[in-house]
Amino acid sequence: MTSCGAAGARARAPPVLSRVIGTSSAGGRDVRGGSGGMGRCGAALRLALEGNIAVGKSTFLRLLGRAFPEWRLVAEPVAQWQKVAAGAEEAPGSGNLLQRLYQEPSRWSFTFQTFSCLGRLKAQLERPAGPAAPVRVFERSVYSDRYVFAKNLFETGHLDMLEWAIYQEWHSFLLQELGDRATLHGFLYLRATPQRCLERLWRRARVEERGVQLLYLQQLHTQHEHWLLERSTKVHFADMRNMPILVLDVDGDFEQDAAMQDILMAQVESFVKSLQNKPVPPHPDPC
Ligand SMILES: Nc1ncnc2c1ncn2[C@@H]1O[C@H](COP(=O)(O)OP(=O)(O)OP(=O)(O)O)[C@@H](O)[C@H]1O
Ligand SMILES: Nc1nc(=O)c2ncn([C@H]3C[C@H](O)[C@@H](CO)O3)c2[nH]1
Repeated sequence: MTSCGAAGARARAPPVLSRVIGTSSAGGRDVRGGSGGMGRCGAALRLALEGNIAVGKSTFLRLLGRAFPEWRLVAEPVAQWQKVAAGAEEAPGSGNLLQRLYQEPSRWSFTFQTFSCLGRLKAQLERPAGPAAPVRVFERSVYSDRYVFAKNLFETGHLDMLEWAIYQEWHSFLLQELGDRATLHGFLYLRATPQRCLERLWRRARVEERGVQLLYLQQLHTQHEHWLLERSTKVHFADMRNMPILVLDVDGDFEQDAAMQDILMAQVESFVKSLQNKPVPPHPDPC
């Protein structure tokens, strides 16, 4: 396994398909350039790691943890969804919201999106004890909750018009009220074909996902592409419109490929530096 010497990898490695969207400091350029000091007076940078089901986010998070041990990495709370406390004492398995969602999406989608979004919000707002990490990376976000999953469930008829309207109303209200506290500074978008994601999903073999079809992964892929690549999804938060996005092609198998891992980590490092050097936003975090 790699030592993830990101800086070393920059010198020798061939470029990997990646691009930065939406940042004036790095936009459209090769992101492997790197840069100097901090432009955000040390305030933590908050990033979300986005991508289709089984594209490799947890795997990527582990690589980030090895390469940047001082960062705080927040995994998606799948285990919580599999055992919701309130349902756990009834019949075995009854507290498994993920299973219910996949078995009966029209019945459970609204419940699921309410619970998942609440959890994501709590994670984004959490102020962990101890020394502040310079960078926090969340596996998915309140934004993918809405602009990928909930939107897709509405468009495929599993959330009805009323549920979708209610979800959007509290989502917009909460995020507008929370303002900077819930703001992110950039996205890392892991991108692979839906077919590749399906292969990985089968390999991982999570019981609840046994019925997941290629079509569902294609739909989610399209939602990600519209939201993060084409930016054609209508978003409701001004700071989201020009949010810097690092798009990383992870279609290739890098699990056993130390050189490829180093390149990916170097690209993330360079992206982060470009964000840290950006002028401090009008309403910065307190430092
Ligand atoms: N680049 C890769 N090449 C080959 N296999 C990979 C790669 N990345 C991840 N995998 C494998 O694919 C499976 C899914 O990966 P992982 O659990 O990291 O996906 P995920 O994006 O976190 O999934 P979810 O959307 O469900 O949270 C795992 O078995 C993992 O070992
Ligand atoms: N409907 C729905 N909304 C979400 O916000 C969401 N986030 C994750 N998931 C599903 C995908 C994986 O099976 C599993 C782990 O990522 O959970 C979601 N499903």
